[in-house]
Amino acid sequence: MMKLGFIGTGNMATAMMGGILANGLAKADEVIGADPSEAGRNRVQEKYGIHVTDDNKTAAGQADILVLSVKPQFYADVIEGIKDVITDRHLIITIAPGKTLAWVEEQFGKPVKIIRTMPNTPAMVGEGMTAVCKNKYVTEEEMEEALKILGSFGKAEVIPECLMDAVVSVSGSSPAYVFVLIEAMADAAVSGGMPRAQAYKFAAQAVMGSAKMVLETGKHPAELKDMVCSPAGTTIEAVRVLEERGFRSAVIEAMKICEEISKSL
Ligand SMILES: NC(=O)C1=CN([C@@H]2O[C@H](COP(=O)(O)OP(=O)(O)OC[C@H]3O[C@@H](n4cnc5c(N)ncnc54)[C@H](OP(=O)(O)O)[C@@H]3O)[C@@H](O)[C@H]2O)C=CC1
Ligand SMILES: O=C(O)[C@@H]1CCC=N1
Repeated sequence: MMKLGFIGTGNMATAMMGGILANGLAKADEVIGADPSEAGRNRVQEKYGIHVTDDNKTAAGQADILVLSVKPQFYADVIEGIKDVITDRHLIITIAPGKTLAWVEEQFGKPVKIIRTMPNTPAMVGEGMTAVCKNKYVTEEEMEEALKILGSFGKAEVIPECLMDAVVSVSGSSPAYVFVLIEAMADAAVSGGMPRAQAYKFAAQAVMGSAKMVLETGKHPAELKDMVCSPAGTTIEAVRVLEERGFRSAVIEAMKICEEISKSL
């Protein structure tokens, strides 16, 4: 059985581990997480019963598949610290924005199997969306294995590497915009008299249902919008105000900045 390692046991690693363990793609005993933070280590150990260490090299040495789940700013140092124990047995999975396959390979300074991904936090509830691409050393069989693992916490799809920065914007970071939208919708409902907890539930369920309609009906989002807008009704007036306030362009401009920052990391 393959051993799975995580360098960094923060938000994203925790989310990924949850799906992997729940779907039996690895047993807790076959997973090791390294993190300098004791609180971080304790959290995943208590939650999942996996092995933990404060030494990245130990985790890297034991793992066959190794996820680099630290912030992009730490990538260079982390790779420098583990590269001596990385062999052709290892499959490295990256999850950081901006870090290209070529850049990661250069940091290792030798041929290394690398799969570059961009997951998102809905992985925590099994509804992640992960984009995946690989370098030339990864075989199709290894890619299939990685897709099984990445698919255990949501959807995983192979994309050309040139789309990765757009992916950061459309699915990596986008849960944050949606949470802002849900919070704003709930604020309005509270202002209309609804208790706050109930307002979050109504707003979130409406967002989830709308997303499901896009995914399951195959209809254009504009057609689905038109189905909600009755003539002289309530919705079209709300849409009018959103357009007047630049809702669409605010979303697009925010996402373009997100993409630019990703490219610059
Ligand atoms: N959160 C998200 O929505 C998404 C994040 N990502 C990417 O995933 C990666 C991890 O992000 P996220 O989980 O949110 O970040 P977190 O800060 O939650 O987790 C990172 C963990 O790594 C630890 N750490 C710091 N330095 C080292 C080191 N040298 N060796 C080992 N561990 C270290 C941190 O400890 P300490 O806290 O003590 O510094 C922390 O526990 C980033 O590259 C991010 O861009 C990708 C998609 C979505
Ligand atoms: O904000 C970030 O940089 C990371 C990448 C995608 C989501 N969170």
